[in-house]
Amino acid sequence: MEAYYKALLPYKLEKEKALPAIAVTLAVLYVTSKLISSSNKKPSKEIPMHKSAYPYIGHLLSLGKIPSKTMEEWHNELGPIMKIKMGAQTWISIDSPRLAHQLLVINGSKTSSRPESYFSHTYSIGEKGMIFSPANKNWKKIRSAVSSAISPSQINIYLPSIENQAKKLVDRLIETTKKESGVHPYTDLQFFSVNTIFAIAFGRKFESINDPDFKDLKDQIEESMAYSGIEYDLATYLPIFSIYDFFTGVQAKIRRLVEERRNPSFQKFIKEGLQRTDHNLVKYLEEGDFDLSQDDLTVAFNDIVGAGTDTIAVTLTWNITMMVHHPQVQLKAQEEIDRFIKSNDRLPTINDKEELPYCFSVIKESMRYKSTVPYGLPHLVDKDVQLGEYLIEKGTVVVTSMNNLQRNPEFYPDMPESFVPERYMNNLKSMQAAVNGKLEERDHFAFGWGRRICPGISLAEAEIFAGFVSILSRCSIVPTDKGMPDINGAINCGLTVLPLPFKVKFVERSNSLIK
Ligand code: HEM
Repeated sequence: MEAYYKALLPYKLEKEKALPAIAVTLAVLYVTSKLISSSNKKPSKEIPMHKSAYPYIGHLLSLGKIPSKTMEEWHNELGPIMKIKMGAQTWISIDSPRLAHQLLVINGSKTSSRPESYFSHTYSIGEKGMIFSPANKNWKKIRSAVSSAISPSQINIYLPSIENQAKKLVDRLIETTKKESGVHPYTDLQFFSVNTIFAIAFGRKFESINDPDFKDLKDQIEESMAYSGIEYDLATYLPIFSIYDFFTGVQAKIRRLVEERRNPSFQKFIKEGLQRTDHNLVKYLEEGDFDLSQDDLTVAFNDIVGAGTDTIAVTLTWNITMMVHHPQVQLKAQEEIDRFIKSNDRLPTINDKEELPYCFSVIKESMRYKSTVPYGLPHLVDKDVQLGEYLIEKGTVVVTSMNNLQRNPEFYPDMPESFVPERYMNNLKSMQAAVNGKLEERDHFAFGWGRRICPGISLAEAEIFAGFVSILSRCSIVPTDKGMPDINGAINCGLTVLPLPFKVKFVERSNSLIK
């Protein structure tokens, strides 16, 4: 043993001599690197943060029942950019169109990932996850296939089917109004949007709102929307909850939803779609040059149905509440629709929007005035970005406060707090063209930003237009004797917000030109 120590001694002494030298070198390197990094980085201003943060959990408890609403209030206090501590994650929220454009569009190459969440990862099939998921290495490929499948030229093929579903929607709304004292239209609108997407995607439809398969799918979609919201995803923000959640809570529910219900349902719908003889999106994607595996197809259709049904139903629900509050707007829209029917002997489609500037403006204004997805979908910053005087660090999650953005007085100078459809009479571009144009030419921000902008815009526009003109061509929407829908409150549904429960009447017009 002694010999052993003796043998080591020279090295030990060598090491002892070397230690101060290493320490000095490290100190010099540290100071130099600090100097270099501080000379590279512009001095950055502290992003303001609301005072209601608690240690460890941050703002999670302060965001309240409707986080998007609380964020709007904090912005009014703190300005256009603010930091939110979501437990272990740092978020920033933006309510200025210019700042959001600069960060998410101009710097889109650094800000277009999605943050991790337990729900998006559980979408995983094999090694992949949904388009939203950071785990999905194929997101660009799947997104490009989905965008091609629901491009305007594809949608033209499906316009008669959309119109047919819209007609059935109005039949149901009128029938229920006759039987009951009023209708809450949301479930009918979900049925409309689900059947529209299912006809397009798989060439199939559900027979009635009471069809057990429809009810199960509706539950799945609503659960998915809820799990995508903040309050269901505590383990993502507070890792300490992971074990508890794994055995008892949300993670178990999410796993059951995805593995036992959603994936098997979608695999069945895809198989059925492939066996049909008529054109549908499954066949378009399978037969086209998209190089999608069966797993990719399941992810793509999960997303099309998940992102493209409730959003439409919620948007039309808000639109209906606005129409009840503005009977003179309804009347003007009805006159425009009637004029079109008189000269064309048919209902207009989205391709006729130039001849219905007022109706198209009402649709845009309703989407501006009431946000469907009020803080958008979170983006993840994967490289530091200097945003004016602020440094947005890698790893930050970015959300946008849509209601505030869409009432920004610089962009909406004419009474931004009021419902004024006329503001759009000079911006009748399709919503797809408006998002692709300059920032100043955007109509609203409801479809998000940059490389992750909603790929379903043209389909959304066609469906909302069909629903709107079909309803107003045959009905007037009026309040029940219980009064007007409350348009100031809202129910948080995770990613979307709905108006508080209400009932209205869809009264058949005696002068309707549609028989
Ligand atoms: C009024 C209706 C709709 C609204 C308000 C809406 C809104 C949005 C928003 C805000 C995003 C996130 C954008 C971003 O990250 O910046 C998004 C993403 C998405 N939307 Fe829509 N959407 C609607 C309809 C649709 C429809 C009809 C479809 C398809 C059939 C669809 C499919 C998708 C998909 C797949 C994504 C994810 C894109 C990605 O992560 O790359 N959406 N939508």
